Amino acid sequence: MSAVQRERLRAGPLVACAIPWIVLLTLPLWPAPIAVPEYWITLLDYIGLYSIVAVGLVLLTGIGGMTSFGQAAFVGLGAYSTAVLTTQYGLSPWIGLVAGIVVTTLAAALIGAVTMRLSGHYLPLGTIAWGLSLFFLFGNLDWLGKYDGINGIPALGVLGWTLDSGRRMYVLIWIVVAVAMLSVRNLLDSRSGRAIRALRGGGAMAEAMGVDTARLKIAIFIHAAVLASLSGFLYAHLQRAVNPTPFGLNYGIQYLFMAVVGGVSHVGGAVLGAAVLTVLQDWLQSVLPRWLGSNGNYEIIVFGVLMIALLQFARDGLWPMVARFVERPRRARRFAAGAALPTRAKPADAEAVLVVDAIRKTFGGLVAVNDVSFRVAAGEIVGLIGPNGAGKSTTFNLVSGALAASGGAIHFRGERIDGRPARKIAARGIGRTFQHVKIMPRMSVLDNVALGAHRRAGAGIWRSMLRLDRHDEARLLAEAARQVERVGLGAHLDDEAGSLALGQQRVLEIARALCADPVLLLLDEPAAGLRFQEKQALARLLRKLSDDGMSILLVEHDMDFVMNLTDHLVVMEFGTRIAEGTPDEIRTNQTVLDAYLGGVE
Ligand SMILES: Nc1ncnc2c1ncn2[C@@H]1O[C@H](COP(=O)(O)OP(=O)(O)OP(=O)(O)O)[C@@H](O)[C@H]1O
Repeated sequence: MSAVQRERLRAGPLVACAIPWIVLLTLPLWPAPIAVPEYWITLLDYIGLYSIVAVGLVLLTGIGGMTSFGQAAFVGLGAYSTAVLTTQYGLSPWIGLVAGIVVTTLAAALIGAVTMRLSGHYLPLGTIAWGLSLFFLFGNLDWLGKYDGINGIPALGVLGWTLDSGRRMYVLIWIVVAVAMLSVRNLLDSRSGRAIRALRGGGAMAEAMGVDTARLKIAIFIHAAVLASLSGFLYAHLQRAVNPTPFGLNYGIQYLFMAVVGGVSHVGGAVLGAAVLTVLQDWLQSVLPRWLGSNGNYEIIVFGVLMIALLQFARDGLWPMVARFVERPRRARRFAAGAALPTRAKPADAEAVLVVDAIRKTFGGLVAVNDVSFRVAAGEIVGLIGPNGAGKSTTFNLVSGALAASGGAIHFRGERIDGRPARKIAARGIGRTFQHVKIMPRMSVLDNVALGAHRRAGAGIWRSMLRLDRHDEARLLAEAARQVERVGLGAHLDDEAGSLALGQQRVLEIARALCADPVLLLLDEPAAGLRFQEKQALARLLRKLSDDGMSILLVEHDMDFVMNLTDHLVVMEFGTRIAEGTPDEIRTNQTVLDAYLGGVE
């Protein structure tokens, strides 16, 4: 391929992406006879303003899995901040913009610290609660003009231009839409983006990969709130007046509708949803009274019916239907491998890596783990076995930090780790897999595995949004690719993780754990669901890892697999350790045969 051809190939997608934006941004400038009427420009202004809020919701709700009905209140914070400063203190709107961002950030940090801890239906209820509170605050404060609001907000001025009409505000609004979309796109295609996607499903997996989920949730909550606040700032200077109505719960619900209708997990869906709902609402408001012969909020009823139909027939929203025309097919990830990521110091031969000392866990009156002790040495493979309900998974979860112990102590490489959060334990060098596989099925195998290296590269949210993370990202992806090859999934690097067979998904989890450069691997039933050949391949892999000095603690029901693989076994029954020894010793141990193996054989 010639250099020119290569250049064309590279430029192709950029041009394809730039053309619609150039068309969109120049709409108000089109001359007669194709001049766009004022009505459509105004409608597009509002679609742009709503899109900015909906893009934030894609990040927060669609990707992060946190449903918010309260975004309209943040729009209000942005709008009122600039309204007060420009009309009551005569300050520049740009100071109003900065003030709006600061006020929104502080409010979102405070509200997020409380509500983002909630889960299930408590979270949406929490967002409704603060959405209502802020709405009534706007309507009751004298200095905000109560329900009459604030009038006489000045027009924005940019580079000597006064943006005193919808037509003049248009370009600024759509530039902000483009920047909002780009920031969220960049963020999602990064180390932080992988962590945000991993928040879905409760965050236990993300914590085990070293992600500080509480901090990350607040960070994306603030990001979504600041986008809403930007929309509010633009709204205030477009309308030149504010009152509480557009910042109430109804609008909060509409923003969520827009994101869901468009396709809540797609950035492009936010704009599509905002456009469809705004045009539809406008059209219904004009035609329904004529058709029905009376005035009323009939469009809300029609909306409700349409939403139910949409949720029934297109749960992913409208975006997937248009995506095939406007989105490029997913390309294989390409990265120039940089310097290898730093690795941690490995333990000396025979060092006791893990020391579990009389660990205990009670659930109410039930003693699930009863003063259990054992050790795992460097390079040793230890199996934790026992009948159902014996307390194996609970012990496993105590070591990984998913559960807090009720008594006893756990030391890892000489440091006490019981009572520490899972992410801190992961950071010290304990990697884990899950009994019920926890992967991100729509992401590639490579991206799934790269999540494991979350703690090994430092690019944060800001650098990711500004695309300054490419060097770190390349190193991280190169490491992930190395681990994918190591476990034998190299042929599936760019496949969707959800398309793999269950056995391969379990192996993917091992690669993800390896990506953290662990010293100890905790594997929860790694052979479950694997075929004979796959089990043999897995055993070879684990033996090889152990030869390289990796310590492995595994919970497993498959006795053949365990007996042929492990160096040492700990047998539990009713929460108590009933035996410990080599596989040969355990095979002939009468207590074990009576309690467990006898029943199996
Ligand atoms: N979160 C919990 N709350 C209350 N009881 C629990 C909880 N988790 C486990 N238990 C109980 O603790 C005991 C040990 O359970 P655990 O899951 O650790 O056993 P296990 O040996 O891993 O079993 P299996 O092989 O079936 O996975 C069981 O009686 C179980 O019902």
